[in-house]
Amino acid sequence: MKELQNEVRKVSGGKSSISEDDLHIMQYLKAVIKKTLRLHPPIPTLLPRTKRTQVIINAWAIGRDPSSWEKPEEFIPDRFLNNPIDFKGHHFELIPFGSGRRICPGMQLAMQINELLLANLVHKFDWTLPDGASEKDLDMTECIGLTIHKDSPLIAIANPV
Ligand code: HEM
Repeated sequence: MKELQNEVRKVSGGKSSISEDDLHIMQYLKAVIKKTLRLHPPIPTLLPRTKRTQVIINAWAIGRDPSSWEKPEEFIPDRFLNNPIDFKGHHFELIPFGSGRRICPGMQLAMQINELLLANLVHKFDWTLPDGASEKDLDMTECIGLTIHKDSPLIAIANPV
């Protein structure tokens, strides 16, 4: 969190909010989002498309495959810094938006919104957990369904900077 805030606040140069024009130089921010999409793809299994035979691609398991990722369960955004692996469907070890002709057409919009939102949330607030809890206490169990999300809601305290 500290590293992300340092980058965002440095790039903001004292401005009150982050705009889309600031995003392209925020490499650590992009790495954090890529890492989150690797471990927690919102659509865990891609949509089955084939005729007669059903092939289901498990993007969730691919993102945690130890033959592709060292220490796959760990949150290490740095592994995406200076790393060509992207989520645009050319690197099959990271396919949160699918791949090929039916790749998600909302990918660019989704990433712009994700980056802008996260950048502004960490720019304007310092974040803590209630009752002195630390990030190790967070229960990251996921609900399984067509889309996945945290089983228990995330409760965090936003402290305006
Ligand atoms: C983080 C956000 C998002 C994720 C992770 C995501 C992921 C996906 C995935 C995995 C697929 C299936 C691709 C495949 O089967 O190969 C898909 C399809 C699709 N997505 Fe997204 N999506 C996101 C946001 C959006 C947004 C913002 C829009 C629209 C504005 C959108 C519109 C669509 C549509 C229309 C399809 C169906 C495409 C087709 O069947 O040809 N998605 N998305």
